[in-house]
Amino acid sequence: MATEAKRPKVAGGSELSPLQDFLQWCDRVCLVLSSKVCVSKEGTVAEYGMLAKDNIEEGEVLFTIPRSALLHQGTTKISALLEKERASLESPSGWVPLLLALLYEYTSSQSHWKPYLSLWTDFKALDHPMFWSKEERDRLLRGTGIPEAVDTDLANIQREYTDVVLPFITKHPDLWNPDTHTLELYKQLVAFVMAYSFQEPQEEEDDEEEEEEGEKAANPPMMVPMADMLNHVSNHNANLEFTPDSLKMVCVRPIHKGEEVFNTYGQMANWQLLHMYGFTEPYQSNSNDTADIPITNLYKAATQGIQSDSDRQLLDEQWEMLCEMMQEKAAFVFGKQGCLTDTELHTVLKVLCMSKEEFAEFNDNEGWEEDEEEDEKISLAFSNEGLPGLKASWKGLIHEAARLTVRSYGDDQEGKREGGDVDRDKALIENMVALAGLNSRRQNALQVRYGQKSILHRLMALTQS
Ligand SMILES: C[S@@+](CC[C@H](N)C(=O)[O-])C[C@H]1O[C@@H](n2cnc3c(N)ncnc32)[C@H](O)[C@@H]1O
Repeated sequence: MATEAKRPKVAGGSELSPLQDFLQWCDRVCLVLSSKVCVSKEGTVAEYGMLAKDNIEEGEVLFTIPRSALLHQGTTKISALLEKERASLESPSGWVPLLLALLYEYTSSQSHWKPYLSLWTDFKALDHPMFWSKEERDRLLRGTGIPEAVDTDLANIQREYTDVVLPFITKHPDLWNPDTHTLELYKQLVAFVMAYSFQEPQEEEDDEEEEEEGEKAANPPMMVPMADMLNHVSNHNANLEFTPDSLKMVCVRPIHKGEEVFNTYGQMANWQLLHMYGFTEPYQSNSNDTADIPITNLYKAATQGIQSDSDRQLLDEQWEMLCEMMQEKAAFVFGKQGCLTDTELHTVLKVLCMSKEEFAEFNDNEGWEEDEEEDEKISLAFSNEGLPGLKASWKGLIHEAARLTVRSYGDDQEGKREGGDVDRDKALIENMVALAGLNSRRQNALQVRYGQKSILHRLMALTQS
């Protein structure tokens, strides 16, 4: 397999830095960078990032990337093989063709994308929780939803590599070698795709077309050189636009000279940022932060009001029906302004609080008539403004379910786990010096836990009877 080629030299004989090499490549592939921005490792929040060299107005294009410079299954050197063997490369993630392309291009000294991929000579900087030990994840992130998500990811990655990738690369020894293209490298490239790739949005279809064709599968991920040099904040100032010939990074609010240019990776809660990108936004600054309440905690809360065998039987029947209606492991998502899954929560509360007679009638009618006008009312009722005005029985269930969820961070654990002690977390978040003394994993875990617990505590206050 190909090995590291020597770095290109400039006229005086000194070696180009990886960044200079990449910028020269950008010129060669006709990627146009505005003179008002530059890529830098200084003055940014994390390693490489983009800075404004001048004031930039809303609507200005910061750079334009021709589609031929994108790296994906249709542009890689091995695209014909990937296309021919498409059927055998299908997997639930849909990422295998891009990952095979990256396994090949990343280790080929002849790769067209070498100056781009050489920006990351190893992936040591990637510190997603999937690279932490299981013990560390469970200790620092208990209750946040991340340990479960990572366990699922790791099982899927292992399965995808063993069942799809390994048999395929073994069949093509001229292109890959299992000693080089190991599961370990595959895992690093999965993390690279998680944190650096882009997905082109689906073209909008009108409702009728959608009904005829059913829902389309999401577009596969692709690597977008230069766009992936930008860091993220929820209060971003730039956004990637897709046109038929090129992709453009466009300024979405004025950026002052010297400020960092921030893209958005989507509306991401801190737990999603840590899971997919390995970082978090500091407490309070992530306007997209959320906390989940598992549906099972609403059920547990409902069981606490049971006074007789007939109550128990009614609740069991209601729960059985809800389980059929809702997805397994369903959870209600609360953001900073209220519930984001309000119609689902409304349904569940309505069912769990029905009398025997109401439930029988509900079953006879096979549910409610759909009332579209209700949607707006429901979203208002489950906003922070509306929650205190909900019926006492509904508030009681939400309050208790939120309390049970807060406990799942470990408050009731013997010896208090790292995430369990709310007062300790609060003291750390409020003390910049103490916070800075923690290693980055513990800082990130704290940001996720504390942000979620704050949302749940606010919810408990809003639903206090
Ligand atoms: C698309 S890359 C951005 C370029 C990256 N800084 C680099 O040097 O390669 C995404 C990665 O940048 C880092 N990152 C992005 N936004 C960040 C932020 N607001 N705070 C800390 N790290 C961030 C994370 O490591 C993330 O996985």
